[in-house]
Amino acid sequence: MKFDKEKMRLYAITDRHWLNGRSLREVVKESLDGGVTFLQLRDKNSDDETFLQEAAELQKLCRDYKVPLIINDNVEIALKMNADGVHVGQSDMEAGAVREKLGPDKILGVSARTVEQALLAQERGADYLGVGAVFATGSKADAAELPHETLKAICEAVSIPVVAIGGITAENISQLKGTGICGVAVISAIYAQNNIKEAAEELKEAVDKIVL
Ligand SMILES: Cc1ncc(COP(=O)(O)OP(=O)(O)O)c(N)n1
Ligand SMILES: Cc1ncsc1CCOP(=O)(O)O
Repeated sequence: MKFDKEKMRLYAITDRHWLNGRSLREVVKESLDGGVTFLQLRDKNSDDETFLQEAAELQKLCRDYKVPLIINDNVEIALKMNADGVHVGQSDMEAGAVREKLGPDKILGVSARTVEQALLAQERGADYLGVGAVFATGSKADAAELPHETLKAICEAVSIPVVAIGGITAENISQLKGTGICGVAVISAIYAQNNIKEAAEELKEAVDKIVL
């Protein structure tokens, strides 16, 4: 195993939208101080140079905290900077092709909304799955809500860790108990909060109560 599944408990995904004058490094550091266990750099708007710069900064930080850094979508950049892994969706490069490019040692995360997609991703070399949106979210325009029964069916069908994503907060997280998830992936429940460290601490405590 490339990572302990406990590392998937609190998976934070960056979003420059909430920076409000702060640096990405600053807000990510606060979240790591609050207990984030996995990090994804997701930045759909910056050019490659800016992306690489922020990725390099976060890589140093994540190494200090022994937290894996995953790059959203961009396999070439992940390889160039020797990131810990990549997360791709169903409309991005196909999982098997990403695995071929990444080699066997890097972490590959894949989004899935059906048992079929989940099984195929697992077969093609995914190390974990991101499944959602499990609640309504304002952070991704095209993220339709997915029934919790489907999340549970996916968790039961695969042997790799599954994280739930989409609209998860410290208040609603208990509704995911019993689904079989290893953790939760969040943007706004951490990065849209005034006190990022406290928000991460609260979520970490809440997720620790619902996963085995
Ligand atoms: C952990 C995790 N799960 C799901 C997603 C969504 O990925 P994708 O479907 O590719 O959508 P975008 O993030 O590219 O908008 C994710 N990023 N992380
Ligand atoms: C990237 C993504 N994929 C499915 S929902 C989502 C957004 C998650 O953001 P939030 O935690 O703010 O709902």
